[in-house]
Amino acid sequence: MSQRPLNVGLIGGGGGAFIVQPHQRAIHFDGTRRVVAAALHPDPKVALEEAANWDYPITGYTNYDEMIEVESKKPIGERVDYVVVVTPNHVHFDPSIKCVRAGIPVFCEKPLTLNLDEAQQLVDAVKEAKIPFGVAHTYLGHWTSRFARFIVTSGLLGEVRWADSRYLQGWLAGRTEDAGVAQAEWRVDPKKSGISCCGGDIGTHALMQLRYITGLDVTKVQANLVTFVDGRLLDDHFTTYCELSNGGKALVRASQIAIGHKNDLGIEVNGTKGTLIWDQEFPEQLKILLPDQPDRTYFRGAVAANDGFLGDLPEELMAEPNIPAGHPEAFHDAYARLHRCFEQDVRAYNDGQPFSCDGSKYANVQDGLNGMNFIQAAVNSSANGSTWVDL
Ligand SMILES: NC(=O)C1=CN([C@@H]2O[C@H](COP(=O)(O)OP(=O)(O)OC[C@H]3O[C@@H](n4cnc5c(N)ncnc54)[C@H](OP(=O)(O)O)[C@@H]3O)[C@@H](O)[C@H]2O)C=CC1
Ligand SMILES: O=C1CO[C@H](CO)[C@@H](O)[C@@H]1O
Repeated sequence: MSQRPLNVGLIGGGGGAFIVQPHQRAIHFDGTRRVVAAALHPDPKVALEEAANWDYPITGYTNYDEMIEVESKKPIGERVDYVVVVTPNHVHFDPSIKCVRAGIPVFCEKPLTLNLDEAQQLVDAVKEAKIPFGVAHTYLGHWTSRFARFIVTSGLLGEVRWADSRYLQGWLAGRTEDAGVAQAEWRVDPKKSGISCCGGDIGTHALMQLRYITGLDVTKVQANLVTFVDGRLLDDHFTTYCELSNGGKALVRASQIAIGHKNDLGIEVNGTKGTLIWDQEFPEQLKILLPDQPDRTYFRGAVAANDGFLGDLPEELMAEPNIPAGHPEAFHDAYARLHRCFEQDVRAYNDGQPFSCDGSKYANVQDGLNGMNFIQAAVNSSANGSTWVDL
């Protein structure tokens, strides 16, 4: 039986903003969710104008306080079922905690907040409200990320000894912030970005990918944060050496000055029985290297159980909606998969049923806190001569 589409509200996203676009495409991807309302801009007049000129009809609000107040008073079915927070980092905490307290589920962009204290408050509020809360670590949404997680956590590579998780970009190698690029301006500003630029912006993705695929946590970190570009107050190059919860070791590293690298997020995991290699710029593939065997490349959509390396495959993984192999999936599909999974939890929440929000399908608020804890520990370590800092 078909169900009504869920109503989604946007916080942020006007005036040529970036990440709102992939989100709103992902929201509409399955026809089971739609954007109906938005507080698009900090300037109330612009917020209303932008909403009136949106590509399809939505209700515009002057600001998110008004949207939360009005929407939370409506009955379920008429109000927004969840909101997506796509503002810069310094405007994540306030709208998110207000939505949570008003009983509106939140799908928030990363990094979760500006600082650790805000992140902890958000975790406490979500626990108290017992409400779905997702964090937009986009790349968990690739089918191959799910597949990689199955391979590593089911022990097919043996015990994890070493992992190298990286996110390399080159777009801040010069003073991009002086060239009228809004996305660069706020990212290098500590008041809007937080205590780390590179680490917070993309190092948190590398950390999340490592934790998701291996199922392991970082327990200790030794970090070296560098600011290569003159005049910046925050790091643009971020390197950490980590201890993992199973005793293994890892590099979690990120750079915004690596000229030529676009969104080079990737991970290599070396276990006692084999190696896994995954790159988000080639998200249809996953490589497995085994001793004394030809290297294997698995392609999404063309993976078969019991092939001499894989055993039985989880039904849930194989049932995940996707298109036939060779019709490439990418960034938008990953975002859509996250929204699709979040939708399930929101529907259960609306019906007063249990929902999982357990981090197995999208990052949750606890993962967001973990990311903030990692960034704080890395900043502390780097400021103290790269000493070991416990998480
Ligand atoms: N998961 C992923 O893959 C990605 C995540 N991100 C994250 O998404 C967030 C947004 O990044 P990005 O899209 O690049 O940033 P943009 O600067 O492109 O967009 C942010 C928008 O939010 C608006 N805004 C600021 N304050 C408010 C407010 N109080 N109410 C309503 N709107 C407001 C901004 O307006 P104005 O410009 O006038 O301030 C701007 O239009 C960041 O947290 C970033 O880390 C970004 C890219 C990819
Ligand atoms: O999270 C992110 C991933 O993609 C972006 C680039 O397209 C980043 O810069 C961003 O903040």
